[in-house]
Amino acid sequence: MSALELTPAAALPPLPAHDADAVLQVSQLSKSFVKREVLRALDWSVPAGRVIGLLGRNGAGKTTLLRCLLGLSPIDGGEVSLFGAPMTEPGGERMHRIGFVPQTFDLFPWMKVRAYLDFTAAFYARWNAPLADRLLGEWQLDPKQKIGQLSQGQRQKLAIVRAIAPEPDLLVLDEPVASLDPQARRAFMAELLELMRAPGKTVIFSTHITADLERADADIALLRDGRIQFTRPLAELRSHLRRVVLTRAAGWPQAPVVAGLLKASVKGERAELLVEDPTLDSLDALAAREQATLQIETPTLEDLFVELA
Ligand SMILES: Nc1ncnc2c1ncn2[C@@H]1O[C@H](COP(=O)(O)OP(=O)(O)OP(=O)(O)O)[C@@H](O)[C@H]1O
Repeated sequence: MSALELTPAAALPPLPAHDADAVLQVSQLSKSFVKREVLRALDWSVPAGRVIGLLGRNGAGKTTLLRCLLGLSPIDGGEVSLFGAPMTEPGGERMHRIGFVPQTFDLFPWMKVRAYLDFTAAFYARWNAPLADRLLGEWQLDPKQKIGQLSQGQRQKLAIVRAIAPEPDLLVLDEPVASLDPQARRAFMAELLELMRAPGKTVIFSTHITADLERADADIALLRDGRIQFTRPLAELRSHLRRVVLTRAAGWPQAPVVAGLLKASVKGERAELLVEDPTLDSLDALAAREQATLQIETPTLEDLFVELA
């Protein structure tokens, strides 16, 4: 039985409104597959009430991390605590507070959509049937169709309906929009934000589609080299990080170094720097000293992803 298969439970005690504590606390989490170390002493704390976009390159370990967090994949070391309790024993009442949308959904192909949702509803302490019905209608899912006959995108929509209907306090989605068309993607993101209006609700989703993160005004968590490098609100990243381009005809034997430098690369005449909180005076002085022209830009999230991931 997987950790997210539920046993029927009594009504849940309400979560305190504006829960200030971390929903998720990860300490020194390690996970390897055969010879490949995917997560390396990873620490992460996710506060309640935020939308977190988990970014990382292909193979960075996003799916592995999400599965480890939910007890779906055994961990080699470290600790995971969800809603303040260690995740050593998956299942139980706490799992009613968690919604999970896996990367692929291929369960119960013989079941019809309606029957599957009714069956699933019985396992949850909360189930918002009007919301599930509304989403089925909006996303044009035929309740009478068999799951096995749904397209990949339709299955993904069904998995999202299933995850949202129990009104989870923590919703975890592994590339939930990969198979959705742009219209469905937008509708889905709007639903997510709607869900987030309730105090204390938390969403963690992995994606490569940076535009979705921008629309959701998410906090960005970057997974690289087996660790969460940072978790910061997108607006904060935007306000602190600048892309600095210095151009000079003589080229650059090496990239110039400035205070707050996060990454530098040289391409012919151009030195491109990603800098945290640069001061204009020091950049002007550098440009004058090196006889270079100076350009300062606010990076898009996609730029940041390309630079940092
Ligand atoms: N069951 C498994 N057995 C062996 N190796 C695995 C297994 N699952 C994942 N891996 C390896 O772990 C690494 C991380 O994979 P994971 O799927 O977590 O990355 P990801 O960041 O989700 O990638 P993507 O963005 O492509 O979905 C990869 O090198 C992958 O090959």
